[in-house]
Amino acid sequence: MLRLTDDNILELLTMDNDILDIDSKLNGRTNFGPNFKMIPINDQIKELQTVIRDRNTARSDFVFNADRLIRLVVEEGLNSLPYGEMDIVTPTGETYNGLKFLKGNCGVSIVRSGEAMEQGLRDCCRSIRIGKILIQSDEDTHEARVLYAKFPEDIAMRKVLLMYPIMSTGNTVIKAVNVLKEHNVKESNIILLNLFCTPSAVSVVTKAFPSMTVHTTEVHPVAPNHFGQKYFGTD
Ligand SMILES: O=P(O)(O)OC[C@H]1O[C@H](OP(=O)(O)OP(=O)(O)O)[C@H](O)[C@@H]1O
Repeated sequence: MLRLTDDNILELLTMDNDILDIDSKLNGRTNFGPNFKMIPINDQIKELQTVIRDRNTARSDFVFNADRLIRLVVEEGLNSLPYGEMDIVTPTGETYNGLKFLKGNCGVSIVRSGEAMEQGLRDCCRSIRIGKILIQSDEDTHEARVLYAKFPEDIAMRKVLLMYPIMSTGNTVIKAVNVLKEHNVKESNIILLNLFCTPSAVSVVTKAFPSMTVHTTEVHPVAPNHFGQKYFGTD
């Protein structure tokens, strides 16, 4: 059986972008820990990623394709939330042993790119509460500092779907998770919904917060850092 170690996966990811194919054959398992989950890659997802990365993509196409990719990662993220057993009766009078989505969740978007993911979450969870964190990164040093944070007051009791599409250094997400932990959110109750991350960012983030669940669609040495600019039309 092929085994990837922390040391060689970074080397492989840097050497060969086709690692994603290896990763999908491993069903998303990597040594970024058991809570790191890559959505299974297929051709339609690769096409969405290609359109989003293409510098010639028009803004309307970018938003359309980004929204589709966001929806897919949101749907995956909902699998990390708790469900309870629920028996229902069908129109023919039979009992069906089903599942019920349990309450006690919320979303938190990191402004600004994370806000692009809010609608995808609302499309699946109509009345979910969504908090916000605004973090400013220094353009030269990449150091991140918190400018604003507003959460549901009982956030410490909730599972939190933290939304941010790009991890380049990982600094923004690390700062945001630390703010959630300062508000007494348990690390194991945080589920990060991410679209694109670099190997170094995911390595740093999963080492810093091993109990946090991370969902992403791609680990690649180059992050599409134009995401926020293009999605919101400020490029
Ligand atoms: O992992 P990090 O190194 O912290 O970087 C995460 C993202 O933040 C930056 O974007 P920007 O400052 O434009 O944020 P925005 O897209 O949310 O507006 C950077 O270009 C990345 O896209």
